[in-house]
Amino acid sequence: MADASIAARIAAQPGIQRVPSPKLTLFVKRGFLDAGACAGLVAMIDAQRRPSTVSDFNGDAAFRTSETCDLAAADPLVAAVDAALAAFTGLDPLHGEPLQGQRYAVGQEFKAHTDYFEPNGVDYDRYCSVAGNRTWTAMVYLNEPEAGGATRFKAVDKTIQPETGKLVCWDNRRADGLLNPATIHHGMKVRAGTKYVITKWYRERPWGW
Ligand SMILES: O=C(O)CCC(=O)C(=O)O
Ligand SMILES: [Fe+2]
Repeated sequence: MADASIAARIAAQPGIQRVPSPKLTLFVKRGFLDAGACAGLVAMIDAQRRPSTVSDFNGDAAFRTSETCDLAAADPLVAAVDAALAAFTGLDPLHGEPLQGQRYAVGQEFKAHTDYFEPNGVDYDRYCSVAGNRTWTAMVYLNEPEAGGATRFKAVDKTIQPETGKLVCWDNRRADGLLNPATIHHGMKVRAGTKYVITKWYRERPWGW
């Protein structure tokens, strides 16, 4: 089953907005992180980044052109943000993948995709045999690029604009627990400036590696 209690907890948080659609469970909360925390995370991402990767490579080398930073769990700021995400959502922190940062320069994007792993995909066993599939996604924008860089959920015609400290989170499953293709989303091209986000993915079972 999907976590109805998780959705209910998030829905009850002050300042939360739920995107009104029966097709998916998607929330937005402005000001989740303050500007100082965002700036600290941006500095870490700038200092230590690698090309972003994809699973189930589809032949499009330009599918995800951003860079990724594996944020150090032992860092006090990273630990505090991780704890804040778990407290806000009610999700078990032990089920979380390590927090990542993503950086998009001008022209970079992450084309339309879902965050869960395709059970029939070639990479499923490699990524899901221990902890199971992804359940919830939480993402926080760390800044506002000068142009572009919105996140578009095309199945529900919703485009979310980057804003410093704004949290977006959604359940990758439907209410009946099946994977939800309507969660498809596109990290759109940055047109001017640089875009920074953090991403946190939770799994069905405790994260084991
Ligand atoms: O950068 C964005 O707006 C979306 C990022 C994303 O979808 C991801 O990292 O899975
Ligand atoms: Fe995504």
